[in-house]
Amino acid sequence: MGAVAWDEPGVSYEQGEGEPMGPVLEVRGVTRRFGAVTALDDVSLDVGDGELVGLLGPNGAGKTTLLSLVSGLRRPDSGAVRLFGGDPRDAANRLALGTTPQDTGLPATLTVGEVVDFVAGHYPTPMTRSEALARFGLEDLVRRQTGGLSGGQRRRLAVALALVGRPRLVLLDEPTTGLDVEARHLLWDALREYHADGATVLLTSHYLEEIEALAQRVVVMGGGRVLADDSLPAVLDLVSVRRVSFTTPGAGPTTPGTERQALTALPGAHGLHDAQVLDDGSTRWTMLASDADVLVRALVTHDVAFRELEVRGASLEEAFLALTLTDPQETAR
Ligand SMILES: Nc1ncnc2c1ncn2[C@@H]1O[C@H](COP(=O)(O)OP(=O)(O)OP(=O)(O)O)[C@@H](O)[C@H]1O
Repeated sequence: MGAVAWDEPGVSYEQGEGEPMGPVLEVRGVTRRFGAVTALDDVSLDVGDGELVGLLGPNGAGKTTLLSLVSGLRRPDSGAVRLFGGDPRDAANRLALGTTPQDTGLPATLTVGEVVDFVAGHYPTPMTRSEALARFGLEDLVRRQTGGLSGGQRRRLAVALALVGRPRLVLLDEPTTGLDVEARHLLWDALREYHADGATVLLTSHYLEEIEALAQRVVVMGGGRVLADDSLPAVLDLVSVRRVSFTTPGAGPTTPGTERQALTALPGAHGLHDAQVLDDGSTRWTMLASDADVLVRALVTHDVAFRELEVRGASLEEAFLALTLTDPQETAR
């Protein structure tokens, strides 16, 4: 347990006697490796009481690893994690924590009602069985064995089980992946309601739509690092990049290197996503634009001999890439 060394150099944590409790969750300079893979790379993040935070990022960004450290399943290689001011690896500090991992194993022969009662029995002031079931629209399934539930019903039950003990902090790893629209909305409503009761919620998602529907603050992760941590509107603005593609003749007065530099320096350009030399020697460019209108006007005023112009909204993956683009020349494939 000694690996979580809060007092290590550079990590300060001050809380005097009688002062109000600090953040519900504190992550300071955390690095976690799996062999050669650095799943988390110097991640810092505080979550305050009553916040609803969305952790957004593509596959492999490190979201699940972060949650596993917060819930005490793993320890960081360096840095420190504090849950309610203590070490998450001590069970006593996890009493007020509710989690739903991506896959939840449920005992197939127990009924929904029995599983709810069983989990509720571990907490001092749990919800009643009927409250837990009603919040998630599971009342009609109270006598159904969990082995006979559909995927969506299992997911709803898993989230109900995370909340039945009335945790102060709830960690949800992709709570609605694989659910249909109706089931997804039902879960969102239940989570909003639980948050409105005063709980703190940290959820991961690949879906911007889900984060938009629920989160007030958004932490964007990529490659094990925090790329952005801001209010929902600010992050939506950041990821609203557009994709602008066009073809230029290969033979020209500039070498490909300088052409690339000139393009990425144009107003409205955010960075270069792709540049492919086609069979006829021309080049197909795909740029990420912070303002596509400005970029297209700049292409014209700078006499770029482009054809086959295409402008479209960037995917979330491309938006994440835009956040990581510091030197477009290096990042372009
Ligand atoms: N137990 C493990 N052993 C080896 N590598 C791991 C392990 N757990 C995670 N990783 C690696 O660490 C990186 C981060 O994985 P993590 O599951 O935290 O990402 P994620 O953001 O949750 O992705 P997803 O959205 O796909 O769940 C990935 O490269 C993953 O392959």
